[in-house]
Parts: sequence; C-alpha cells; structure tokens
Amino acid sequence: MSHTSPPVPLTSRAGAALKGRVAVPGDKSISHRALMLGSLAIGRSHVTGLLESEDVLNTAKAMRAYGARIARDDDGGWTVDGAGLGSLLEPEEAIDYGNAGTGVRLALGLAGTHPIATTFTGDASLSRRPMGRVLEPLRLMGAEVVARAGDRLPLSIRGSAAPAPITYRVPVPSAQVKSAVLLAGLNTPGVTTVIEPIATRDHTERMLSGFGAELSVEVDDAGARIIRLTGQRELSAQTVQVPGDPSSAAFPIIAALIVPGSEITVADVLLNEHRTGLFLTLQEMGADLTIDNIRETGGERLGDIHVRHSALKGVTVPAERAPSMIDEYPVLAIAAAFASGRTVMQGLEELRVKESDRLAAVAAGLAANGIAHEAGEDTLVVEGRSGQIGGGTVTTHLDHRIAMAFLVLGLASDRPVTVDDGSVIATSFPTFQDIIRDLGGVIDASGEQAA
Ligand SMILES: O=C(O)C1=C[C@@H](OP(=O)(O)O)[C@@H](O)[C@H](O)C1
Ligand SMILES: C=C(OP(=O)(O)O)C(=O)O
Repeated sequence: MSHTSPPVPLTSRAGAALKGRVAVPGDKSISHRALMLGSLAIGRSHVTGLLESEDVLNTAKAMRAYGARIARDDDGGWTVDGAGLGSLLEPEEAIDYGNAGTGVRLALGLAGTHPIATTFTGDASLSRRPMGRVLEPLRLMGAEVVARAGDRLPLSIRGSAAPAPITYRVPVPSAQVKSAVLLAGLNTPGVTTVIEPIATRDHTERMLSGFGAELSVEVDDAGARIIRLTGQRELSAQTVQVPGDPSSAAFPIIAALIVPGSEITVADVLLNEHRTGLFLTLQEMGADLTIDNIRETGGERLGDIHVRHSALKGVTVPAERAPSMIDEYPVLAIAAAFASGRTVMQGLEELRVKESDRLAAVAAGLAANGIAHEAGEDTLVVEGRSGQIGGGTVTTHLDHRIAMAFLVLGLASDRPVTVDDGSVIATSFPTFQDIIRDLGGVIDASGEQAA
C-alpha cells in the first residue's frame, strides 16, 4: 500500500481496562540497518524479528535494486545475500522510498560513495522533508546531486569514483545524518570521522562493529562522541535478532497508564540507553512502570515492561533528553493530558521536520479534543485534566505517530476520537490495531458502532 491510497478514518473510544501480555514488532531503526549492512556484507546474513512495515520493506526493495538478494523464509526470518562492499549495482528505476526518512537518508549515504546514479522519490510527506542535512556531507565526499529546490525529493545522486574521507561535525542531533556519513565512509578509502556533540541512537555504530567494520568511538572532554571508521574493509555476514521497538511499545504503554484498571506487559523491548527517555519521563510522572527480564542479544539490551494504570503528575522534560525520545513526544502529550498539573517539553525543534510538523500537528489535535496547551517555537506545554476530553477529528498529515497517539487518546477520553487517516500506521507498526484490540481497547473504522 502506498499513501496515494484512499484515507482510512479510524475512531477509538473508552471501553474496558486494558489487560494482557503483548510483544510489539521489531525495532524500525535496527531493521533498516540490518538489511543495509547484510546487503553490503560477504555471505548470507540472517535476520529474525525484522519489522515488516512499509518503511522497512522499502529498504528491502531498495537493497534488491542495488543487487542484494533478500528473502523471507517460511519461519518468518529473513535472509540477506550481500553483494559485497563497493559492488552496488546501478538501480534500473527510481527508488520510491514512500514515507521513510531513515530509509532514504541512510540509502543516500550508501549511494553517495558508489560511482552509480540513483534517483530517489517519496510520498508527499517525505518530499517535504529536508535532505540537505545528509547531502551536505555527501557533497564534501564528492557526490553530485540534482535535487528539487531546498534539497527535497525527488533527487538524483551520483557518487564519486574516488570518494574523499571527511571529518564531519553533525550540526543537528540526528542519528540519520551520523549514519549516512558512516555508511558513506564504508566505501571511502581512509578514515571517515563523525563528531557528534549530542549523542543520538547508536545502532549504526554497534551494528557496524558487529559486521566486522573497523570503527572506534571516543568521548572528548566536552562530551562529544568522535566516531572513526576505516573504509574499504570487507563486512562479514551476521545473524541479527531485532528486539521490539520501544517507539512502538510507547503506544500500548501509555494507553495502559491512562485507561483506568489497566495492567499490561510489553515483552522483549529494546532498552538501548539512547532510546529510553520516555520510560524515564513516565517514571518521573509517577507511572507504575517496571522493567525486568533484562538481557542482551546481538549487542543490544532488551527487557519486559510492566505497566499499571497510574495517577500521573506533570513534569518538565529537559531539552537534553529529546534525542533519546524524539519520536515519543506525540504520545507523551497524550499522557500529559491525563496528568495532574502541567507538563513542559523543551528542545523540540526537530519535531518540525518529521513526517509532519509534529509540534503543529500535536497542538492541532489537542485543540480539537479540548486539551489546553501552548506550543512555542520548540516547546510544548500541556495542561493536564483541563476539562472534558475528546470528541475531535485529528488530521494526521501522513504521520503514523500522530495517528497512533490520538487513537490512544480516544481509549481514555470522555468522547470518541477520530483520526482522518489510519492507513499510515502501516509504515512503522502494522499490528498496532490488533495489539490494542487484543488488550481490550476499542478502535473501529469510523462510522462503525462499537459492539
Ligand atoms: O536513525 C534512525 O533510525 C532514526 C533517527 C531519528 O531521526 P533523526 O535522525 O532525524 O533524529 C528518528 O526520528 C527516526 O525515527 C529513526
Ligand atoms: C521520524 C520517524 O521516522 P523516519 O524519519 O524514518 O521517517 C518516526 O518513525 O517517527
């Protein structure tokens, strides 16, 4: 399905308490990277728990176009036969990356240091998002780019036959930019260095090391991470187990916190320290949220998260925590609406360049459902329990997280909440509705009556 398909309005409403144990699908960030690194490695990689969502399937399609063989096995695992570093084939057609920012930005990194031409396109959301943040370092490495005004998609990129290693200080906290430069460094002779003043998710570094890349990470006196990668070293095939996506787990977890009487477990959730800002914030808000069965697999930590309906209180979420929960603010705003007192979220400028302008989209959704709030340039303040909640229709702007966040709102609201298009949920969490229903939550196609 693509997002030229007709919109699918969905409505959620309050019902029984949420109960049960669920597992959310695999982490999106790790899934993209497993397919990409497997495609560059020599030999056959095996991936279990891959997220089978539209964004990740677009990466599978892209890597096939570059010459990798990628197949789903009968047992649900995936095999990836890599073409080997430096041997990406020129895709015969434009690669349509749909809604996937991570996918296209990381693929640009790969394409940017191979002497082949690739044209990338995307849906209306992706075509609005800035690509200059990855094109700037790739141009410094020798790539030629022809892009729409403002470095937007569609664009064509041709990598240099003799790419130059660079030292690049990432100007915005972005794991996608960091990763694009590191992936470009793989096919570049010499040492590519990325300096990251503010730490972001480090799945690329971890997985590159796991696939045998020569990579080191050092933290300087100012706390910046300095990542050095020696290029043109072969990668070797690996087995990757993808843990559950904490950004997906956020939705049932917050649903359980705000629906009275709820008690749920979300099993096997990734607990990488650069991804757990939401869980810490919820605990500060007074959430009954505990984590156990903590273990490590494939260089990543995971565990089971238990939550019970809780009396939440408003808190201030500091700007420096934003990179570790950047995709979770829309649903945190929903938790904040049920807290006593005000919740202040700071350092949100990156929300403006996601699948939608998330700050504006969240504010509009809160307004439509009677929740008092104030949005600044890079801040959001939500007044908890400010009156009757719900009854609104929310515009999703092709943004899965806006759709899911406001469907969670409806599960605990005084009146039902409708989102104008739930089809986009399939980009990251295709089983969202099934999981909420399994727990006892009510989400219907709009117009359908609850049973
Ligand atoms: O590297 C990644 O896998 C991601 C990085 C983040 O984006 P930025 O790099 O733009 O912060 C995040 O929002 C996105 O969902 C996934
Ligand atoms: C920002 C997101 O994804 P991407 O940048 O990969 O489109 C997200 O999933 O919330």
